[in-house]
Amino acid sequence: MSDTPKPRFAVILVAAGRSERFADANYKKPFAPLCDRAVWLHSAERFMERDDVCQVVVVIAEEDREDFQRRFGPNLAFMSVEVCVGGANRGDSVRAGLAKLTDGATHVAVHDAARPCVADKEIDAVFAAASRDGAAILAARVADTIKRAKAPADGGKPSIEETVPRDGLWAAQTPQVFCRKLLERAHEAAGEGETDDAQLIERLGEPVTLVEGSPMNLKITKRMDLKLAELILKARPPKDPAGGFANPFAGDDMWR
Ligand SMILES: Nc1ccn([C@@H]2O[C@H](COP(=O)(O)OP(=O)(O)OP(=O)(O)O)[C@@H](O)[C@H]2O)c(=O)n1
Ligand SMILES: C[C@](O)(CO)[C@H](O)COP(=O)(O)O
Repeated sequence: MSDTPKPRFAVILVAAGRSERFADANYKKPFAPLCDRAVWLHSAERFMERDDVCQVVVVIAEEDREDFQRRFGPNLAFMSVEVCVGGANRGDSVRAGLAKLTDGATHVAVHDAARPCVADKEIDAVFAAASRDGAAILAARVADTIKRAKAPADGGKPSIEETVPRDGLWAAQTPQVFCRKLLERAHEAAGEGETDDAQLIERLGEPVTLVEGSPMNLKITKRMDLKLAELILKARPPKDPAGGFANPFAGDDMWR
């Protein structure tokens, strides 16, 4: 019988960005409606129902706090989701979430609230990898040929500078999952420009395992991504219904 304590995961759901590329007059992307619920709620629900998750903290912008509380406050209490205010860049928001964590977590998962289509099986895999290796992220192998654009002259149309060798290129996703002490140590040495947490771990010279995810774990960045996310969620088979009748997709891991 192993006496190694089971890993306990705290989840930091970052939702404090400015949504500039989403460019919607009514909503920032984490709060936009998607299949009758806010984007961030879809992301939160992937973690809240897990037995190995001990805490979920959603990180929002100061300017959104009042509206967020008004719209979601009643739900938050029974969802056992905590809220804190993020900062000017993504790393500030992650550090605000770290400061909110209680003692129970051995590992921390940082997830973009703007990635509502992550599948349970993908979370299982990246959680297991991080428990084994100390740091792991979901990522998708780059399938397209990658071009680097020339810096266009003002108003000039973009054109190709070079083709970037594709071998070994992966597109990072989230959740990005780390041994808590390692992530806290990495953020003590953080700069300004990091666009993900794995970069901080790499800077320490520590390995980060790549766990192959799906392109369906897309990050909602522009408005058209919302439509894609809707198609993905609607195509996802419901969990085995209470009635227990056979689910035609039950064996199809791609969706779960
Ligand atoms: N200071 C920031 C910046 C980003 N994020 C979060 O990190 C995730 C990924 O960031 P991104 O897609 O870049 O969101 P925005 O920064 O809002 O997008 P934009 O660059 O278009 O403004 C999002 O859930 C976003 O809310 C955050 O919590 N705090
Ligand atoms: C963390 C991330 O989703 C991995 O691809 C990405 O770096 C977030 O970048 P953004 O500019 O904050 O969307």
